[in-house]
Amino acid sequence: MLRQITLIGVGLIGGSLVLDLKRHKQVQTVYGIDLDSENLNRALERHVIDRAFGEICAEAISSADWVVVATPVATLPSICAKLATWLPEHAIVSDVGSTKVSAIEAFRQHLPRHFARCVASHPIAGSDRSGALAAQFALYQNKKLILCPHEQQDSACLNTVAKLWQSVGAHTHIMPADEHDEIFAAVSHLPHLLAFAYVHQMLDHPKGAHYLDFAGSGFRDFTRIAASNPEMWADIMLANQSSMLDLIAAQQNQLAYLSGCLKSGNKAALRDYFQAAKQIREDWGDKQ
Ligand SMILES: NC(=O)c1ccc[n+]([C@@H]2O[C@H](COP(=O)([O-])OP(=O)(O)OC[C@H]3O[C@@H](n4cnc5c(N)ncnc54)[C@H](O)[C@@H]3O)[C@@H](O)[C@H]2O)c1
Ligand SMILES: O=C(O)C(=O)C[C@]1(C(=O)O)C=C[C@@H](O)C=C1
Repeated sequence: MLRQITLIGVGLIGGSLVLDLKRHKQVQTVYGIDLDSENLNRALERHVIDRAFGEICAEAISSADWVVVATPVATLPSICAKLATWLPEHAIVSDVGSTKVSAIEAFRQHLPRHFARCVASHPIAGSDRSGALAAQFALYQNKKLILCPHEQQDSACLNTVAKLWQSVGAHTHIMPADEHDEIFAAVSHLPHLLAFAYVHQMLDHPKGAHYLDFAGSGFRDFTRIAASNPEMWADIMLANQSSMLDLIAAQQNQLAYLSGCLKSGNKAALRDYFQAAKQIREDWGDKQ
């Protein structure tokens, strides 16, 4: 059992992790650091954390066995820089961010002496909700957890982090950070970008607000993720910029093809296109 975890960013992802680690008796005490004092109060009330700090300081860090950073990805470099002063030698540092090349670069640059003990990880679970109130038990049960070891990785630290995630029900997978970022650009970041873009189309439409009064479950299902945390998603898109630009160009080709089919009234082409997509989506659903 770990004696102390310090969680930086007490929100949906980090809060859900520590709730389950406590429940499964993997940790004795959790210290939480967050910029939002109201959020820290809610986290204390809900027993997500045992002590709260408004900033990174010696008291919060110097006795930690595992420091988990669960803030928007662009904050990781400055957080690592602040951590460096107080991090005990034996501590492991992890992040949970949605982009992994950027995480490893932050560790390498700002925690050079501790780099081997920094483990980049990413749970493939979450929602459009944010903050300590959104933290929930069993979020990671039967969900994937990606670990991206780097070239100086301490394998014992990697194993420890893998075991901790497994203890909350996650299935761990290992892959290089660049492969991770390419995959999640396609299956996570692009869908979010398209959901935001589609909702914007309604926003920009002169009668969009009126139309939305009549939106049903198709709109609800397609746009749920457009209600996600804007700060977090702006960071993710920028950290995965070149993959996103490639994917936007590829999406424009798809839309151009559909335009062509519509202009020429080509029903067979449209039906075949929809059928192929339906098949892929159904096969994916069967495998979940
Ligand atoms: N939401 C998801 O579905 C999901 C899934 C997997 C991974 N992630 C990743 O997990 C991380 C956290 O996401 P979340 O959904 O838990 O967000 P969240 O908004 O629920 O929680 C983030 C918390 O970090 C705090 N914070 C922000 N900047 C900070 C700073 N500099 N120092 C201390 N605290 C700070 C915020 O006040 C907030 O309470 C992100 O990097 C995201 O990419 C999110
Ligand atoms: O369920 C959601 O709302 C999510 O967006 C979760 C989701 C995803 O795209 O699947 C979002 C970002 C992550 O990094 C991992 C998971």
